[in-house]
Amino acid sequence: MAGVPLLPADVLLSKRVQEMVLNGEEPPHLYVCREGDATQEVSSTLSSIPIIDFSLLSTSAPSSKQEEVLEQLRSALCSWGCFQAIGHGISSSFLDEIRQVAREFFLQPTEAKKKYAKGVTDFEGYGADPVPEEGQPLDWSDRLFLDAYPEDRRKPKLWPESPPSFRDVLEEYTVKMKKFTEIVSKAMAKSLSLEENCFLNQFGERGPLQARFNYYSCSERPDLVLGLKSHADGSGYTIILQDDVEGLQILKDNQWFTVPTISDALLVLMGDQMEIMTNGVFQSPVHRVVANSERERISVAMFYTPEPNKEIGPEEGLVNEERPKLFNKVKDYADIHWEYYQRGARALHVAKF
Ligand SMILES: O=C(O)CCC(=O)C(=O)O
Ligand SMILES: [Fe+2]
Repeated sequence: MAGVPLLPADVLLSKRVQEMVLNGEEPPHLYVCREGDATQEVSSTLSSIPIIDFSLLSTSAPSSKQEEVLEQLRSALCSWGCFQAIGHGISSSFLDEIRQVAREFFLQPTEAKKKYAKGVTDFEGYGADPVPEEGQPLDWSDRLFLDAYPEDRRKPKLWPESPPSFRDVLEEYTVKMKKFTEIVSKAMAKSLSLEENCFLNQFGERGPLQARFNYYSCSERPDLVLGLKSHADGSGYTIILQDDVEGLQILKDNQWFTVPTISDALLVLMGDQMEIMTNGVFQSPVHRVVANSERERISVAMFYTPEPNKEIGPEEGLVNEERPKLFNKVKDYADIHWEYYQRGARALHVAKF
């Protein structure tokens, strides 16, 4: 476009996507990343992300049923690297509350949100991801990123005071997520016939939980931008709460599959570190968020990561003649992952044996 200056990424990132949309601005050049691939086929009918009912894993369920569900879990994580958890014991009214405080936070005037604003190179706070390497596209979304567990890692100044219940709701969600990670980590271990605490021991008791509230504004050009560029997570695993607007897609067998919205479900998605700990048995799937021209979308991602400075590696029980060791031990993998992510690349090869 003649006359429109091509602003550098750090200048663009100091401005919120939500504001650009409210002002009716076209996506600036660095957000444009899709010309050509927008017609890539998206499958949602042939097969779909597996749904796992955790209530059937409770000790009161018949053991044959528990075995059956563990097998479904193992199979889901081997082929998809993710599943939708239902029957997890977190009430739908509470899930609505966390969605609601997230929505209320983002719908406040810019001035109110600026109190929690991050600099363009910071991680935590309200804004966008730190400035990526030159040539990398920017995401058509805004976010609020907060350390949530352990408590002594929190930066209270960045925890919104409005809406007034935000802090209490996030605090309660964190407690529930901590319990949920214990249940999921044990179930995953059992599904692989491993000692049930093996993954929890690798994460460590102080394995961090980090909350990322994502706000995907509408875009008049969903064919040009992505809400979140395609990537695999650097976490151990990530628990995603969606609202009722679709947008998240998982890459499987070179096809994108849209994750259906199920109001009570939590999507559990393997990050690279679970792929390492399972010696490649569970997949860390590539995923992305497409933009929507009609409705904005909100999601809350909780990243669960091993303790800083703690070495993790393939479980010995998953290394044998048929499946030789694929990965070395690594520590602080999330940092290595981040460096590659900023260049638009995957980092898993760095951990290869
Ligand atoms: O918004 C979503 O549904 C996915 C978010 C995600 O993949 C991430 O934050 O890493
Ligand atoms: Fe992700």
